[in-house]
Amino acid sequence: MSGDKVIALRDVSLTYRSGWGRKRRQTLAVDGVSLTVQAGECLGLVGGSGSGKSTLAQIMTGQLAASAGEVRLWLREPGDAPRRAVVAPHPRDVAGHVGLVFQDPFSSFDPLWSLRRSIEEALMLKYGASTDPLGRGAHDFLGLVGLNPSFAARRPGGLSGGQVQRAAIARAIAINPDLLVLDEALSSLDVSVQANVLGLLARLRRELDLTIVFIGHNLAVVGAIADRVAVMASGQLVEIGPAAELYRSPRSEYTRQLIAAVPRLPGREPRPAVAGGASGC
Ligand SMILES: Nc1ncnc2c1ncn2[C@@H]1O[C@H](COP(=O)(O)OP(=O)(O)OP(=O)(O)O)[C@@H](O)[C@H]1O
Repeated sequence: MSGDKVIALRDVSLTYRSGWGRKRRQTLAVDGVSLTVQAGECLGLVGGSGSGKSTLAQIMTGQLAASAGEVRLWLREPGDAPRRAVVAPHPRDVAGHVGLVFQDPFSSFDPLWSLRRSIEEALMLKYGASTDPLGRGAHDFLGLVGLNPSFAARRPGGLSGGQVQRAAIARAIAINPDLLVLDEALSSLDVSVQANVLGLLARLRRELDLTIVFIGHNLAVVGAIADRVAVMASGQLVEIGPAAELYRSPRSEYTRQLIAAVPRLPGREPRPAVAGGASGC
């Protein structure tokens, strides 16, 4: 980790407003959250359904504007220029700087486009060319995520969920993102494929020095890759700390309950080992 900050949230809240007249509703989805993410860090974000994780991710990536508080991102500039601070980021500020991977890999691709075209589209948007400044194109990024480069010609429909999720990761890292946000990216995959993709992410993180926000509801999966884990409940940050410490001695009752809910085998730690290799899945 370089020690540079990539994101700082200060007392951030977001209220959704929906409906009209007597059916008008307000939901305080994120309630006074403060946290920072350092360059090269992987921050895990866990919490039950509806705890505000996805909303917080959308605030961090400029897709939703906070109702209160301050959101600050530090984005890399070309060459050796110092990072540029952006307050209350707008999607146009983060375009080409933030890679996003969502739960359903198929919905994030155009079903009619080949993987090559989808990855080249991302490269064109960032660099105005179908390769990055190092000359790497779609084949190279597919290779980096352990997919045979011949997959470039294929459409997502003919691939498994795990393969398409790898392709989504390839597209996200092709732009050399300042921040990679994975929102429940493993949740739709079966357990052995999850372990493979987790191993892939751990490897890419080391090789590419990625800064990651990894969102999930399974504390075991999140704890297997995250340096620090933030626990959310009812829109609030109930606890944040180094992953191992949070497992050993959780401070909040809610975190204790989340840990207790992690399935474990007799005599085994609940924290799964990250799978090393990354073959096709
Ligand atoms: N577009 C929206 N309009 C109104 N309320 C919303 C909207 N999106 C989310 N919410 C509400 O905001 C709260 C937080 O939702 P959010 O999706 O951020 O939680 P989450 O922790 O990501 O949940 P999950 O794990 O189920 O995806 C929930 O009460 C949800 O119903």
